[in-house]
Amino acid sequence: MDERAALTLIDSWLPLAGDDAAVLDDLVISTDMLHETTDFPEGTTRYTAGWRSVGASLSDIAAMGANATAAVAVYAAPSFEEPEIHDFIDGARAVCERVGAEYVGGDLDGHDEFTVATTVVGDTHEPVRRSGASPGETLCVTGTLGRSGAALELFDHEPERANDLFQFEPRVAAGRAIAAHAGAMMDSSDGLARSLHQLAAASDCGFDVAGSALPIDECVHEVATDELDVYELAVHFGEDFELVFTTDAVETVRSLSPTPITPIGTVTDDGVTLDGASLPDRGYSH
Ligand SMILES: Nc1ncnc2c1ncn2[C@@H]1O[C@H](COP(=O)(O)OP(=O)(O)OP(=O)(O)O)[C@@H](O)[C@H]1O
Ligand SMILES: Cc1ncc(C[n+]2csc(CCOP(=O)(O)O)c2C)c(N)n1
Ligand SMILES: [Mg+2]
Ligand SMILES: [Mg+2]
Ligand SMILES: [Mg+2]
Repeated sequence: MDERAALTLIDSWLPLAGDDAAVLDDLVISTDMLHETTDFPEGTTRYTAGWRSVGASLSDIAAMGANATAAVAVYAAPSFEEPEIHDFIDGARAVCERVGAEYVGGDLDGHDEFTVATTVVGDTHEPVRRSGASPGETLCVTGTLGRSGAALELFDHEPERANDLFQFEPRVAAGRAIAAHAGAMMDSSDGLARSLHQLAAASDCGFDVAGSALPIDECVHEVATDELDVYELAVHFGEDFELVFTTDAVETVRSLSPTPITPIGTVTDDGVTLDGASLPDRGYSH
């Protein structure tokens, strides 16, 4: 069974699962695990690893339109070296600070492969779920697409720049601004294409995306090749950690959000298309 099939099963077993984070009354909670071989390319600093792993969970809190309150992380490695743990905690604290949350603790574990598990809690009175999109709404995305895909290509030759690109900003403030005006929302951790298929399934709708409207990051054009084209990096690769949402108040959310918001298409009755042609459900899968 692949990851998606397993998630579909879990979704049918657990009434509170199935969204970016679970919501209980006003409490919002999410957890994630990242591994050296699948998540941290060679050259990723411990600072970036701390930032990115805690950031991934903060992004799931943002995707509910919630405030992020606190984060904890498990740091598992073959050995505990002072500079490495220090850098990791600095990165974890920095990403929390960026979104007004606090890094409050965690756990250490001995493990052959460097592995990080994170948990973040937040709060909201008005969670935005994946299931609330309606045909006719505008489809929007925060920030730019493709930074992580481009970064992965840069680790060999420009590791410092790749680390910078890998330190994304979780869109908590934008999510708060969007919350009151969104139909549905999620983060694009598995890429825009797969996110749209997930939103479409949860909301029983479709999407038509305008390719020319996509806010593709400048660095994507720099690293794209014939084999690894711009759409592959910006639409399918994943780990953008941008918010993908639907709204009928584009100008309002644009005026409220500290992060740029780009309308990229419309909510339709069914099917996910890019410039009218079917957009395959291809993205990252564990
Ligand atoms: N082992 C598990 N036990 C219970 N629920 C799970 C488990 N794994 C995943 N889920 C639930 O399935 C849903 C989808 O999980 P997934 O991690 O793919 O979402 P996500 O956090 O948006 O993705 P990403 O990890 O790429 O950010 C979530 O609601 C999650 O709580
Ligand atoms: C070494 C290395 N290889 C590949 C990738 C790309 N990658 C890893 S996980 C993921 C999607 C979201 O994962 P999750 O569902 O766990 O949040 C993507 C696009 C990487 N970062 N490092
Ligand atoms: Mg998510
Ligand atoms: Mg997650
Ligand atoms: Mg995922």
